[in-house]
Amino acid sequence: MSAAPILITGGAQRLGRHCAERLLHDGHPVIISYRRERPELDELRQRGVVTLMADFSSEAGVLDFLERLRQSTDSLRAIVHNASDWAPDSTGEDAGANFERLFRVHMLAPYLINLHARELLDACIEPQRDIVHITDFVAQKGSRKHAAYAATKAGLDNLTRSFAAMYAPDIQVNAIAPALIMLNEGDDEAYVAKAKSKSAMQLVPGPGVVYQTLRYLLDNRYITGATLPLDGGRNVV
Ligand SMILES: NC(=O)C1=CN([C@@H]2O[C@H](COP(=O)(O)OP(=O)(O)OC[C@H]3O[C@@H](n4cnc5c(N)ncnc54)[C@H](OP(=O)(O)O)[C@@H]3O)[C@@H](O)[C@H]2O)C=CC1
Ligand SMILES: Nc1nc2c(c(=O)[nH]1)N=C([C@H](O)[C@@H](O)CO)CN2
Repeated sequence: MSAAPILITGGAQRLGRHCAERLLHDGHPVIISYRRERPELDELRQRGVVTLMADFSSEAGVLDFLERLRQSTDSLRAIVHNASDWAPDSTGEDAGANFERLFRVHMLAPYLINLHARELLDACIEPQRDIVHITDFVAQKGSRKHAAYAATKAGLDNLTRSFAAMYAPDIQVNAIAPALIMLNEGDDEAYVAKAKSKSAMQLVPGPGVVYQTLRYLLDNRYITGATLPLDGGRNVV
């Protein structure tokens, strides 16, 4: 019997794609969700990745994704909630809509997927089943310019504890709280220097450190309800 797939939401690019490719290399079947179709998805499809469109900005979008997920697999080894919108706060009329959208992507979607996809995790016959929430260092610290993002990531971090209690001992539920991992287009030298100076390690590590942390969780039978910091020592600067 083939191994149960691992679902990574938002796996079309950057950290999620890196983890999808590393999981493939480690022999796991992979399902990713994506929001925007693009040519880069074809390579993943050619490597056997199941790609499911999903827009988590509405409950209907989450439920529609879940229906297609259930049609694409009868079990799951793990779910990695990676999809995220790093939107800055809005001071205009759309401030409320912005907050609600980030709430749906960062909290409602993981909540509903965890509830409705539990049966897929329970159907996995492998010895371990995992849910991993990708949060953010700012969930504990807050953010002047990304308050809605930080607050909804804090909510996702709290859901880690609730689902860990609800799903133990059959399913382990943990979080990874990164700080700067990789840059975005347009980040200039001044931004990079300032961002590096915020952590003791003073570097931009790249997505490999996220996969190392995810691998650690997937291979450890005795961790649940934990949030693993991955922030280069932001707390000691
Ligand atoms: N990059 C970094 O340095 C850091 C990242 N993190 C966290 O790590 C994770 C990965 O980061 P990164 O790779 O930079 O993330 P991205 O900003 O690249 O976003 C990941 C994916 O989320 C998807 N997404 C965004 N909004 C929605 C939505 N409404 N519905 C469905 N999917 C959506 C996008 O899909 P599409 O492209 O198809 O539209 C995108 O590919 C995130 O949770 C992020 O918050 C935390 C700290 C630092
Ligand atoms: N969904 C995303 N979340 C975050 C991103 C990103 O690109 N997409 N980037 C960051 C920054 O790297 C920040 O950590 C720099 O201080 C945070 N979250």
